[in-house]
Amino acid sequence: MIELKNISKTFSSKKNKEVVALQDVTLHVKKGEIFGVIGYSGAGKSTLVRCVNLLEKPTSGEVFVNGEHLNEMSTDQLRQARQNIGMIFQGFNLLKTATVYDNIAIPLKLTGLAASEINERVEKYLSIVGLADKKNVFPNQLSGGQKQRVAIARALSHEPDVLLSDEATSALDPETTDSILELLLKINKEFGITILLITHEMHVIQKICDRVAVMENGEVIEQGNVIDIYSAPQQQTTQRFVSSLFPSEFPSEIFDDLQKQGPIISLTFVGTSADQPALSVISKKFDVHTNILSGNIVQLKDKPFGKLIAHIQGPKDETDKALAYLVEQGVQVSEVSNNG
Ligand SMILES: Nc1ncnc2c1ncn2[C@@H]1O[C@H](COP(=O)(O)OP(=O)(O)OP(=O)(O)O)[C@@H](O)[C@H]1O
Repeated sequence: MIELKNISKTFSSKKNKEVVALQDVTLHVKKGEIFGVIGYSGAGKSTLVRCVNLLEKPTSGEVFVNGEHLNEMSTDQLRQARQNIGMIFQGFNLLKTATVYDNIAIPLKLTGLAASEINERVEKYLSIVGLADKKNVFPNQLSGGQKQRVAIARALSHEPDVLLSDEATSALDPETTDSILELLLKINKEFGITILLITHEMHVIQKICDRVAVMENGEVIEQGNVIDIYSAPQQQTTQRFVSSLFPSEFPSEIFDDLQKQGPIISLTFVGTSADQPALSVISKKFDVHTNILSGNIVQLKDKPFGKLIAHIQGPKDETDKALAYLVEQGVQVSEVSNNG
């Protein structure tokens, strides 16, 4: 649905030196999926998402949306193609002097739709985002979450195939963030809209994304299914993002002491294995004692995912058998060799 091929973007101005914001980024977002791009500040996320609808023109590389090659379009063709690509922003971008109704109706008027169709769409999409009763109020009478709902209704009113989200929940408190993420999930499921979102929060990725790309210094350093990236992050930056959810650092003295008495292991649980009492079972089945050092279970989009750091104490042949048993039960086990 969205194909970015070898996209690079360099900002240059006479006063400042050149900034390379994107370097050879290739991404393929499939029809109907929710794809997240995560990275720290300055990684190039905003530039990337703005290249999808050519709000930012790449220095090189090609952009395809729904099979159409956007770089080769005339201004008119591009305006038309953008109708199919909705976008929501961290700052909502609502017209302060227009009512909620007009915030949605005015852009529709510009597309030449008949008044009756405009009215129908405004009512329909305001009701979908749960704000049917707010159509006559002004944006400054709304909460942040409600403003973002209006922005979502405005984007949906053009009935796009694709929705781009530029840090849409970053200005919202955790509860409001969750309600907006649930709304995005509903839109994706009910209308089949493909969503590309950028964020610096793992929570956003784990709650609604199917796949994720991690960006650093303008490059995509890792991408894959959310569950795979969470289970086995390859790059240091990805590991930092994942370990923010699963803290696993201990004072080195304690760590060294424990290691003398048996292995310290990291157990990764995916899906149903996340709710099995695996450690208590091995304590009963084998001559080992287990001690959980840290752990967390998070809910990914459609399955639970957990990570425990545990110490297994006992004779070597028993700890070996216990670890083999855990693997048999579908638990990913790896020995932790030093802190983390
Ligand atoms: N219009 C611009 N002119 C010059 N440099 C720019 C411009 N827009 C972005 N940059 C630079 O490009 C790099 C990537 O910026 P970008 O905003 O895409 O990153 P980001 O990952 O979205 O960061 P943040 O989360 O802080 O918004 C940064 O070094 C930024 O300063």
